[in-house]
Amino acid sequence: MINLLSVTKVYPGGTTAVGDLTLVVPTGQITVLVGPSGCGKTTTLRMINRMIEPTSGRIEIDGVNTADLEPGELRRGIGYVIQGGGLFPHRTVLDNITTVPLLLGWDRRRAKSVATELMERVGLAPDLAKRYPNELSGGQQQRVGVARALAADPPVMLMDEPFSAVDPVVREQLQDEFLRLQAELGKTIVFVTHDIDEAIKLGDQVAVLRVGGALAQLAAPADLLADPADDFVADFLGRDRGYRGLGFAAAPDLQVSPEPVAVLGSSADDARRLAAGASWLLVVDDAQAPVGWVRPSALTTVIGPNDLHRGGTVARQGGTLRAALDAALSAPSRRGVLVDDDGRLVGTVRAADVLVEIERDDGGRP
Ligand SMILES: Nc1ncnc2c1ncn2[C@@H]1O[C@H](COP(=O)(O)OP(=O)(O)OP(=O)(O)O)[C@@H](O)[C@H]1O
Repeated sequence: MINLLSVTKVYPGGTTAVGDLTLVVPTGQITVLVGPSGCGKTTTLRMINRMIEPTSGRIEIDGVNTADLEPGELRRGIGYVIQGGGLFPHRTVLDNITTVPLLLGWDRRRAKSVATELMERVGLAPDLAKRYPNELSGGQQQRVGVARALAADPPVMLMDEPFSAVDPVVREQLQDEFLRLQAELGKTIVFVTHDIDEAIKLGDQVAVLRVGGALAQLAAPADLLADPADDFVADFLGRDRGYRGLGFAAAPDLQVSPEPVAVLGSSADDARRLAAGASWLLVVDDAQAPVGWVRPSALTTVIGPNDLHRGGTVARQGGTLRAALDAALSAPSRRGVLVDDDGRLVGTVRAADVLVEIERDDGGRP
């Protein structure tokens, strides 16, 4: 557990970057610091590993005052990841990852074997080991940055906008993989972002800061969306809070209806017969995985890939109310497709059935 106790940082020149911040970062969880530009997120993060010294207040890690530790010793237990990876440009990927283990005196063979294993864990192909950072994509550089921070297996990780330098698609992949990795590793993580959606997706708890580095609200993402502490937090969270909150509401009891399907490649006549007059028919592949909807009346010969309307999203059975509602709203038939964990069709749900569940579930809130 990391404890920030009345921590303040006033820079020379008089800017109060962080003001009297008290915050508990629980062990094994992701705490996200989020807030507008200049609200002291980076300053707070760097005070934890003493790259910046607080003006007043105290930071403890597992009850030990960090001011009593030698900074080098403190940092050996703390991985640090920054935007773009912050890699050494003249060292190969492998040498970047093994930097800290070698500094710690590990023998080369052990450092190399840990680095190779970590590359696989963060999704880097082994043949990238010999490349230099400028020979990698932004997403790959970021992965190397994460692997390097994890190399000495530190219990604490500080991450400063680690996924901000990549495009939205890669960013989402990195976020998903990061969550998967954290489920295995259970590090104590402080994660800085200015992106509230990223904060809500990644945080076990989210600390919203105001300019001046004061804590506006500390809450789990669902609670933040449901009950912002004040106008500042509500504005910062932005629109669609109710809808986004459904992303945290499980949908176990949805009324699922059986859905007639045609297999890709079926004849137009079969499709029309199966549809029994309905204007849209769901198409699955040989493994019963949904591939899209067709209008049976518009088919000429057999159902081919070009006949498919692919606009509908697919929700996992037992997933969230948000995913189920989105599946219903995005399907041209208005019947939302549900699949099992293997991607096979389970049935469909209507938006009205999702709404019944939403109204039944008051979220336990007063
Ligand atoms: N070395 C410094 N000297 C003086 N002022 C500084 C210094 N570093 C940061 N500041 C100021 O402290 C405040 C907080 O900066 P900090 O970088 O911690 O904010 P941030 O929330 O991480 O911002 P951003 O999201 O824009 O990166 C800002 O007003 C900034 O200008």
